Amino acid sequence: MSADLVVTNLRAGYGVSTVLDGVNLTVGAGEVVGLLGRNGVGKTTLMSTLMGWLSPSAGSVRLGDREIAGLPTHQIARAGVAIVPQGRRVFAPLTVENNLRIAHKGSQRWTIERIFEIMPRLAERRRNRGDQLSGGEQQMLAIARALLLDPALLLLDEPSDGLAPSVVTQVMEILASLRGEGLSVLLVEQDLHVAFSVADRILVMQKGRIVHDSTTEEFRSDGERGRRLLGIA
Ligand SMILES: Nc1ncnc2c1ncn2[C@@H]1O[C@H](COP(=O)(O)OP(=O)(O)OP(=O)(O)O)[C@@H](O)[C@H]1O
Repeated sequence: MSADLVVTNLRAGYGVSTVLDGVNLTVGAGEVVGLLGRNGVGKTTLMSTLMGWLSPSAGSVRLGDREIAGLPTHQIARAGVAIVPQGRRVFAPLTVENNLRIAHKGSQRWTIERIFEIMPRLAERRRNRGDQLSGGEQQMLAIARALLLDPALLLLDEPSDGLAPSVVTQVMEILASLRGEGLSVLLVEQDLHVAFSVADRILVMQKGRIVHDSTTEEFRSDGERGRRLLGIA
């Protein structure tokens, strides 16, 4: 199952403060899009709004032929959206295997056996509790749980955050392996190396709007503009 995401003029915020100030973006079916931007520009707020944790004040979010803006989270999830939130939430008192079992709703495509094939580290740790896992293992478990929901669109909020470089490489390899799966992915990432190696296309957000949209190749080849947009020039 895959579907394209089309976000048009999306506005959202907290109380009277507007954070998303008319976001326009698309993620094609099967495409991996990296979303970059400095701290505080609204990336996490966008993810929360797409998942229905925050209600938009205006705008449209279409997934395939469905309008999902403003729906409650459970309906957005049922429409095919899954999120790996910032801070990788897993159920601490449950074993890896039970964390996976409660996420699996019967998908034939994503089974627990298949998860263990692409993430052998989780297979080794299957009887360990969530809170006995390293940060990298918890991140893998959070990704695995989202995949078991068999989403059409996967939202990932800074999957490399706080992980040691060798673990980031492992998580990157897992994300790269999803590219052939026909899954649409929107990846918020501060680590350019991760975003460049995984994403087909790069978006940059500034002050609640998308100010750059190009292929990853184009973004990399005009490094100066990219650095300026990200405030690292
Ligand atoms: N729950 C909240 N209540 C009020 N304001 C918030 C809340 N969460 C975020 N904000 C504010 O919204 C703005 C955007 O924050 P957001 O977390 O979306 O940015 P971000 O681009 O994801 O940054 P980071 O990379 O630091 O996570 C910031 O000014 C932030 O202080």
